[in-house]
Amino acid sequence: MKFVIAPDSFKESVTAMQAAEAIEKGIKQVFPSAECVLIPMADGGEGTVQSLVDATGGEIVTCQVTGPIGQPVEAFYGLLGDKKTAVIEMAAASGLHLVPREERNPLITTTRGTGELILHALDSGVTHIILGLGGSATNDGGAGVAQALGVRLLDQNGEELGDGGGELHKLVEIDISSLDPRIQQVTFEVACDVDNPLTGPKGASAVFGPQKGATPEQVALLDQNLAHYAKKLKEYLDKDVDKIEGAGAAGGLGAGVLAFFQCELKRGIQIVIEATELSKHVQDADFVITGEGRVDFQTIHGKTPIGVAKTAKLYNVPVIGIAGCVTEESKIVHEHGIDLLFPIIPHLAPLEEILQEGAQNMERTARNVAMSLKLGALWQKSK
Ligand SMILES: Nc1ncnc2c1ncn2[C@@H]1O[C@H](COP(=O)(O)OP(=O)(O)OP(=O)(O)O)[C@@H](O)[C@H]1O
Ligand SMILES: O=C(O)[C@H](O)CO
Repeated sequence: MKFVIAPDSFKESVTAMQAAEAIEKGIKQVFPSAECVLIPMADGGEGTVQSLVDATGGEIVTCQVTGPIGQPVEAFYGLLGDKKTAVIEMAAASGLHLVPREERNPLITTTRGTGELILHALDSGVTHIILGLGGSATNDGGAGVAQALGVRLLDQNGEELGDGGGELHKLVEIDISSLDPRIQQVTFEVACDVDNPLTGPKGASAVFGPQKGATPEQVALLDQNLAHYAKKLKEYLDKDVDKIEGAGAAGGLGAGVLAFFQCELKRGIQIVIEATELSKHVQDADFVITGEGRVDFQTIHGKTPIGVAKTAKLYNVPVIGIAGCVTEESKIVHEHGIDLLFPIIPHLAPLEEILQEGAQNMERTARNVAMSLKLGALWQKSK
């Protein structure tokens, strides 16, 4: 009997690997000789580096880079087991959590540190980079990343632009002659957390600027600046990126990577499914178990459990979901490949307590799931 156990992390409770291990423990109490293949998953958001490092036997690399407001920050990325792939969450270097609320100002915040992480990964010899976009403090269209990698963004006096989305209206010329040549040799897969375009009412500035500290006037300014930047990207690089879905992710870094790198914007879950070779493991499984912290209406929009379920259904493998908690709308997941869904909370308690006892609650739920499977098999036999 083979189980593939492929959950996401449960935010603020357990990593994906801890969730998988807890579920395995529960299963093994009922089926001690079952084969359990543990595949920690992620959807491109927070936790993706940890899950892919755990899934491939890789390592976390830490290094100091420029933070969003120019301060040094200790950031990290994942070097996967193949030693050829780096996984970078841009938020590790340029995330909103790195800027105290009173200092949030997307006119000046930069993605330079994300570029420095890319450089560090290139120095360690990778040929493939998975980049997760989202949770940023920035609105610079990826200008900081480009500059860190050698692109020159010049004003009318031939001077380099300063940091932040507030500078972009000064852009006159883009000079890529000093772009690090390794950029042309690596393949990029980019996971966006949203599919917003770069500019306009659904663009990066209008939708995500306010949460980064922009006033309505600043939102208007930032939006104009990104529109000007997009025009220059078209003029100098012949890349028309403004309206592409995902171009507005991470303050327009989506647009920047499309313009400066050879890359594809993909669903995060799809990238993780490929990197973990989920299909290969699932095709001869008897059951697939997946899960996430909260299963709600969002789950069907590109989240891990549905990505895993769709892969399992390609091979007609039954799928069991284990969730921290579920909302009323969660039943929609049954139309998307999850056959059974179990929340794990056993009693009423403060959230902090519930989050702390995540692993034991998962283990108990998994044991109950396994007992139901055993009961079902016995009943079937007796018919
Ligand atoms: N051990 C747990 N028991 C019960 N509920 C949990 C547990 N862990 C997490 N949750 C719930 O899940 C929520 C977080 O959901 P989840 O881990 O799916 O992250 P998300 O932000 O919804 O997803 P994503 O990171 O993919 O966008 C928490 O706020 C909490 O309500
Ligand atoms: O970083 C951001 O701007 C949001 O998470 C959307 O990508």
